[in-house]
Amino acid sequence: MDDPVLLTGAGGRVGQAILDGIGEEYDWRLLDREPIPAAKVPDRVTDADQYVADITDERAVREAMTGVNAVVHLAGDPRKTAPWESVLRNNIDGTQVVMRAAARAGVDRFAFASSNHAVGGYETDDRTPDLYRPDDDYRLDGEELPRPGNLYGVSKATGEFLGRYYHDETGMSVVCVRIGNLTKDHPPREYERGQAMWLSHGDCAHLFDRCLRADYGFEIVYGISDNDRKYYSIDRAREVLGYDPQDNSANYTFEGEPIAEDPPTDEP
Ligand SMILES: NC(=O)C1=CN([C@@H]2O[C@H](COP(=O)(O)OP(=O)(O)OC[C@H]3O[C@@H](n4cnc5c(N)ncnc54)[C@H](O)[C@@H]3O)[C@@H](O)[C@H]2O)C=CC1
Ligand SMILES: O=C1O[C@H](COP(=O)(O)O)[C@@H](O)[C@H](O)[C@H]1O
Repeated sequence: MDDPVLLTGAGGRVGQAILDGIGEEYDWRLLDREPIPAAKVPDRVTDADQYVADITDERAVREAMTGVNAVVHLAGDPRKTAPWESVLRNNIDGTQVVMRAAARAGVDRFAFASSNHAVGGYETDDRTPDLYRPDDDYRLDGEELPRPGNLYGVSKATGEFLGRYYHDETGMSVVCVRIGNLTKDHPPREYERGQAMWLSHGDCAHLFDRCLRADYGFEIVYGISDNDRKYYSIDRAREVLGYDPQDNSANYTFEGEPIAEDPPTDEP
């Protein structure tokens, strides 16, 4: 892809997982309100392609958006305990600024980092903890209404509605990825819920790569690895985006250690 891809929140955990995996495959334009240390910036990204700006700064976002063909929008407050003032500013207002600028600039594809917390309210007392276990067949598939479990989740559901609106108004392709629990090198340790929604770094980079290449209109998909434990379906991500995850929390112990594969044997 030749046209630049704007990555907001590039210095954070998800941004770094994406750049570690596909940092050499796109002409990135990186935006974060904090300067990104040089070691975290792909070699081919020049200083001119790095923007230190707040996403609520309309002028700065418009400037960063010039000539951009696709956006991966991650910047925001990721805390599930974040107060309303913060999610209102960083997650709702900021997302509206970025989406509007993208729509006005004629961006083709827009991937929005939504969250499992947009649907946390489905984890009711009568469903949990069975929901987190491999033999439970309850699935959310992205067709259900949002049911946030906290104000952070409300802000992510609102970002999805903004995506729906800008898609309908302008035709910009928008995919909202309800990211599970991104953890590097191993699933979250001793945490059933986290292991059911683990997203490995490799699968994260691959998923956003597919968001930048696939053809879609408006989509809500779940961003988790191919875990045996799961209550989010990844069928839609597979069908529409061509997502083909390689990791599974079942390949690790509950404590997060890799389970050794049986060595090959000549015995019949
Ligand atoms: N890490 C995870 O497992 C999950 C993350 N997400 C979402 O993915 C996105 C990225 O999350 P993480 O990388 O984990 O968070 P992070 O806190 O590591 O990274 C967020 C980045 O955005 C920047 N940022 C925050 N507010 C900004 C603003 N107003 N203007 C410009 N830059 C701003 C921060 O400086 C930071 O570098 C967030 O929107 C979060 O809600 C969703 C579900 C799970
Ligand atoms: O949206 C997010 O979700 C993940 C997983 O949630 P948790 O309740 O299992 O911790 C969280 O780690 C991340 O910080 C947040 O942005």
